[in-house]
Amino acid sequence: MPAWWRKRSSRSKDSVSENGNSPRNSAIENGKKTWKENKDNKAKSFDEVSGIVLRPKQSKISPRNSRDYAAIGREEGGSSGFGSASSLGTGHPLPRPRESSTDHVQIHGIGVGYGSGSVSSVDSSGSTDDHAHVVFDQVAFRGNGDNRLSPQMRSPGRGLRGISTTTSTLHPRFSLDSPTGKMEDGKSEFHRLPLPPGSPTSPSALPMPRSPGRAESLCIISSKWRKGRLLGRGTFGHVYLGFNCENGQMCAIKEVRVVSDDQSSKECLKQLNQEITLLSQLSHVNIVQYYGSDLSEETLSVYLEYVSGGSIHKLLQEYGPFGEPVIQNYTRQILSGLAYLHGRNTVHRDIKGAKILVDPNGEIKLADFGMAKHITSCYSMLSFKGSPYWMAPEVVMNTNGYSLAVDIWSLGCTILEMATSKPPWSQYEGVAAIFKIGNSKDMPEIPDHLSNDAKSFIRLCLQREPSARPTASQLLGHPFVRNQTTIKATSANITREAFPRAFDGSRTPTALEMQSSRLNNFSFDRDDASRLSVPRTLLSPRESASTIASLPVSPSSSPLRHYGPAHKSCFISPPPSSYPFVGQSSSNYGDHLIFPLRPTMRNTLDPGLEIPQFKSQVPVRSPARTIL
Ligand SMILES: Nc1ncnc2c1ncn2[C@@H]1O[C@H](COP(=O)(O)OP(=O)(O)OP(=O)(O)O)[C@@H](O)[C@H]1O
Repeated sequence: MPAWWRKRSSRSKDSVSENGNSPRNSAIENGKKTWKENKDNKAKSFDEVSGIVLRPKQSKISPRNSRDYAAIGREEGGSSGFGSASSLGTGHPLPRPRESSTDHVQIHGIGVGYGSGSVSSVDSSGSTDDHAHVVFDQVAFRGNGDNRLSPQMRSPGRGLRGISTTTSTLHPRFSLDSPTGKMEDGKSEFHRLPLPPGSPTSPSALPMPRSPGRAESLCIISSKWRKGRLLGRGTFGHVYLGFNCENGQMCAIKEVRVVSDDQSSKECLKQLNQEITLLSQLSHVNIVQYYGSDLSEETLSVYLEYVSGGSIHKLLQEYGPFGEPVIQNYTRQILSGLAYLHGRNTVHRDIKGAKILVDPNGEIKLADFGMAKHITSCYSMLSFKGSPYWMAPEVVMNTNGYSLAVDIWSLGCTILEMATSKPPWSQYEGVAAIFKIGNSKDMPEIPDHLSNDAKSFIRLCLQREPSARPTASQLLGHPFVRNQTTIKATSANITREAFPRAFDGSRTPTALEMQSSRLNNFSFDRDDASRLSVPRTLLSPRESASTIASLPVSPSSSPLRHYGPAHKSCFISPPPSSYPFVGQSSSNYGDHLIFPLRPTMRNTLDPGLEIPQFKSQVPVRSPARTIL
């Protein structure tokens, strides 16, 4: 049992007794009673640690109470602030520990009630404070990772234990009551434990029984997965092949140890939590499908679609640079995934060959959303994340925040990677590369053998001014990736993919969405990328935002006023392992200076301090607010 867990668990116990007269309601009281009865129960307060969102199945909190607590939640942390997913009202889907199966708790996602904001975030400071919002039957509470729990936080943690009747090792958004895969509020999809898509016994094919035994049956399903061979190692853990001994299906199991009571463990959980939150909301053919997650005493397992072909990076290492038709094909699919992602105001932030998987049919799957982040409506992101060689200048400089356009830059870099087997700027050492990206007007070299269309496409992506870069949807109309005969259908489909709610008939698309979808059809000039700039009158939401971002704002309204350099984080992904570090060989796609601590590399750096020479040479721009 993790030491921190025990600590938190006992503190939680104390805190409940302190709140015996909590105004919560009878449900809480019932919960306390049950807690006493079950005090030997070893269930851990994972919710308090990682910000899991709990929603008792049968608690009866009056609407009045709900409103009150929601207000508290909003006041205390409803806007969880910078770097959170609060705008989406999404919660933390980390599952409860497997051992909590004796716990009578039903876990749901946050946001079902008041959408009070994110539960935790990998905040810009890299701080380990978890800002936990707990939804208790539409009641939002806030706690934090340092255990200074508010009264609102204490009670539900205890009360929940005795309240409801089912236990799930499933993803918390999973609703055992809904055979349709929707939450009861009809808003959120749940995520059953991993069954591969298309499986005859997959949740989509088989409505779950609504009998009292369904939780057990799900556990049985879960236990059918056997961990197989190691597929690869990432920053936070290992990825194994999963085999379903019942139906022969496979999945990828990303396994992370959560045993130690240390900073990196918490950080790791937060990062994974972020990845899970995002993944659980996504469903697209070009994005690795999330199946579910499972928390045991020592490990968190995330079940994902298995993509057997490996990453683009790996293919490049094995087979060398791709021919242009392959690059075109892959690029179109990456764009399709990005258009979908960006349509949800989510930026991947780490697009590069190592994060893009390929299945045996050549189908592309964007993977690893540990770096991805929703962009809140008010703030652009100021944190400093990504892989340096694929980083957009605005990310490197980190002056005004950045937005979806960073993925477009990284896509341009990835195309160069596919064409040459090397990342752009690879002739420079890490810091020098960052200097080149952030503080020069230089462009990476574009191989001569590429077609004019390819060159034009790459130049469009690699425009230093983010607002000048076309959106993913727009780029799908570029001749380099456009299928001339199916352009019309493609464009319409892409628009639907990017704005599914806008085009599924459930609501009328907004003017901005329609404007954006019209932009999908704007024509590209084949010959001159510089003439392809998007007319200002046809700005998509992102471009509009960028325009706003370019306007100086007063310091008092600047996010930087609240999130100064100390709050910027600098989580730089290392280059793939096959890109040697400086000093290891003549190739130097990495640099110890900028990849100091990995896998425990969660290093909070102020890019301004880290690379001060850049700052002094860059025109000082007023901090601005990006509104998307
Ligand atoms: N869904 C999957 N299907 C097949 N293999 C996978 C899948 N996900 C990951 N892998 C393999 O496992 C390896 C590790 O993946 P993981 O996402 O943990 O780390 P990463 O992509 O190397 O990035 P990071 O270190 O930043 O987390 C990948 O390089 C890939 O080879």
